[in-house]
Amino acid sequence: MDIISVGVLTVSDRCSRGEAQDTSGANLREIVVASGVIEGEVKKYECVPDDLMVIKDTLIRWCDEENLQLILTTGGTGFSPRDLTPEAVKEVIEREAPGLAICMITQSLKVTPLAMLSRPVCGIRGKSLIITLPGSQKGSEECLRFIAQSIHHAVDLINGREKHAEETHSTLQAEGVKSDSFKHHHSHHHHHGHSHPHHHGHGHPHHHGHSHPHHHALHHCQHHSGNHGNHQESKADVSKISRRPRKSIHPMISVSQAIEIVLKEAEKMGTKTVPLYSALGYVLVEDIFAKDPLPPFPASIKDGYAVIASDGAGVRTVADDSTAGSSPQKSEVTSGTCVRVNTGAPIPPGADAVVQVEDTELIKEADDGCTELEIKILKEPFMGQDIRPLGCDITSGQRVLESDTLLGPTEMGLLATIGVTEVLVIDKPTVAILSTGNELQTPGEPLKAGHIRDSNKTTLVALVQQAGYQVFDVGIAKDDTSSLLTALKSAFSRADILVTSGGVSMGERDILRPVLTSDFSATVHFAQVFMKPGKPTTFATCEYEGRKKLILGLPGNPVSATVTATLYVVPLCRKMSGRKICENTSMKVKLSERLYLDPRPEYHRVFLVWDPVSQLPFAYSTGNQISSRLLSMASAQALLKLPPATPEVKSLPEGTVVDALVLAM
Ligand SMILES: Nc1nc2c(c(=O)[nH]1)N[C@H]1C(S)=C(S)[C@@H](COP(=O)(O)OP(=O)(O)OC[C@H]3O[C@@H](n4cnc5c(N)ncnc54)[C@H](O)[C@@H]3O)O[C@H]1N2
Ligand code: MOO
Ligand SMILES: [Mg+2]
Repeated sequence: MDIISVGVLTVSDRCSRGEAQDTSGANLREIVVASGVIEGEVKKYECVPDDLMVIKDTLIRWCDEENLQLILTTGGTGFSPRDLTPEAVKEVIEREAPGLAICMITQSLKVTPLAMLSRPVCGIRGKSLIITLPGSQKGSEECLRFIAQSIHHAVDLINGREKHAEETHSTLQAEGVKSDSFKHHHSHHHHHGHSHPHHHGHGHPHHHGHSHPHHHALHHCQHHSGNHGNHQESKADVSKISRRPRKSIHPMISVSQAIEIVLKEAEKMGTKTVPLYSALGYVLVEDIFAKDPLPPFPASIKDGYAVIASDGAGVRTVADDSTAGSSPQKSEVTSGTCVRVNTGAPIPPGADAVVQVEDTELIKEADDGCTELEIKILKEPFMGQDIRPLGCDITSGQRVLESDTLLGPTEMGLLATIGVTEVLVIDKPTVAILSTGNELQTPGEPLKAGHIRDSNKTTLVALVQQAGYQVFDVGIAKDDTSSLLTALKSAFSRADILVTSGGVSMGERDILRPVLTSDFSATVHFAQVFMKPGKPTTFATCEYEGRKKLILGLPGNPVSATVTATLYVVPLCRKMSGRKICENTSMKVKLSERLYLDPRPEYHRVFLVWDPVSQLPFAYSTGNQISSRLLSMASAQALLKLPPATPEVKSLPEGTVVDALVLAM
């Protein structure tokens, strides 16, 4: 049996502030190592606050960089508002393992009914198993013991070690389900009150035919895939700092050239079938035809009376009523009679016009006022008046949506109305988002000297999600080649597109390009764009495990990252998902004040005010446009496309009409 690499993560505001002792985490560490509940080595042990982002980032790091095989969290699984560990774990795992959680809950319920109020989540990310244990020392140890016996088996399966798995499987089968049995030491050193229901009963000495003959064939596949040692060596040599080029070796290209290159490299994804409810934002790859007409019966357009038009104006007997949803075959309208109808209700047989209630008068009612007996039509009706004929909106067999159509809310409604519940579409690309920089911290951690909080990941994740694409948060990589290499591999194994921020300019720590080219033989298509902000924007492609990966290395400055994500990442996603229109919409706007021009074409952030007199909206600058100042992008509705300054034109006066990219309205 291999020693499992374990991480113990205590989630507690108080412990992380040093206001309380982390007895649970310390105990888990102790029992894992000392008492061999799990044959593991605790490689990581940290205490973090109840902060979704911090928990997530730590878990991602432990899975993707440290390659821990088992991560035990303790704390934050309850019902108080700050209990967020399960939510963090859910966002990080790729596959859920509900059996482990159910086991912990069922067994804990035998100890205390309070177990009902625990919300454990277990699951797998890459080759790591994550298990959330309760916060108390007693509870966390109990729960770990409940599931301890299956952990080695689980880790073997996750790592594709079929031989081990087979052996363990047999042992487990033979032992039967013993709620708190574990390899070496039973719970002799429990200091607490409850004793566990020990039911060592149901041994299964026979295997019930659960043999796995196919496992033999997989013998040679046992690779002990470097999962304990986790340092991955990059081939990139960035040590010769003094010899690095002092000017970019990449030519400076224009924004339109850059967009063209990105879109040219973007290949349409394959097709798949999606259910109607998740079809938003996909592009159809089939024509869709209606199988029945809408309305499926002649329907009233008004609330009124169905009549025979040739009866003209005058008194009618009210024979019946027809409300929306009632049977179309109800009662026939004969000469001199009418049927009260509602909007959307079937027109009764015999009627050929509807008279709205406003054009009628009551002549006679029943004594109780509940029934109309006679009414008078004030205006002579014409044939077909206020009736939607059968198939008026959609005819039977009509092509309702064409292949290549983007499915928005209305298109989805159309599918619903014709009863189509799944459609063939072009798949959407997935996007991994990575921040880089030794200076970066997750937002919830106390700020260390020389550090800043990572804002780019939050912005970029939201931006890509808002555009309708699935994202994978792959954490923060340090500015060293090995950390970056690990993060890039993790990203490539998950997503089609990788969006990074930072590390693409001229500093000796700007190492994205060397690692991409040395370790992944990536092609760098461009690395300098004539724009402000966003000059060092880098675009590369490579092949990873037989699939093409597209990498947008965005500059680290928060505004640069946000603007370039808007300009390049979103159109790239659109192109890959088969959309015809990929680029952002432009419009003309009028400057509300004089603006000074930059030597580079500038994407000046503005908000817009509609002027009822003028034909065009007025653009108001969001203030200081330095590319670190994220506030200049906040609430911006458009990006002005200002031309570069020339010796002749250094500014544009108030009232100048300029092109702008529409951000949001
Ligand atoms: N000698 C030169 N220096 C620089 C040039 C140049 O052409 N020659 N270009 C400048 C321009 S323009 C930009 S934009 C930046 C781009 O820098 P990098 O992409 O290499 O990014 P970093 O150096 O890693 O960081 C830049 C800046 O942004 C902050 N940052 C980074 N990541 C984040 C994040 N996730 N959240 C918040 N803030 C972040 C970082 O701390 C730096 O302040 O290079 C200029 N230099
Ligand atoms: O291009 Mo950088 O993005 O100016 O700040
Ligand atoms: Mg830099």
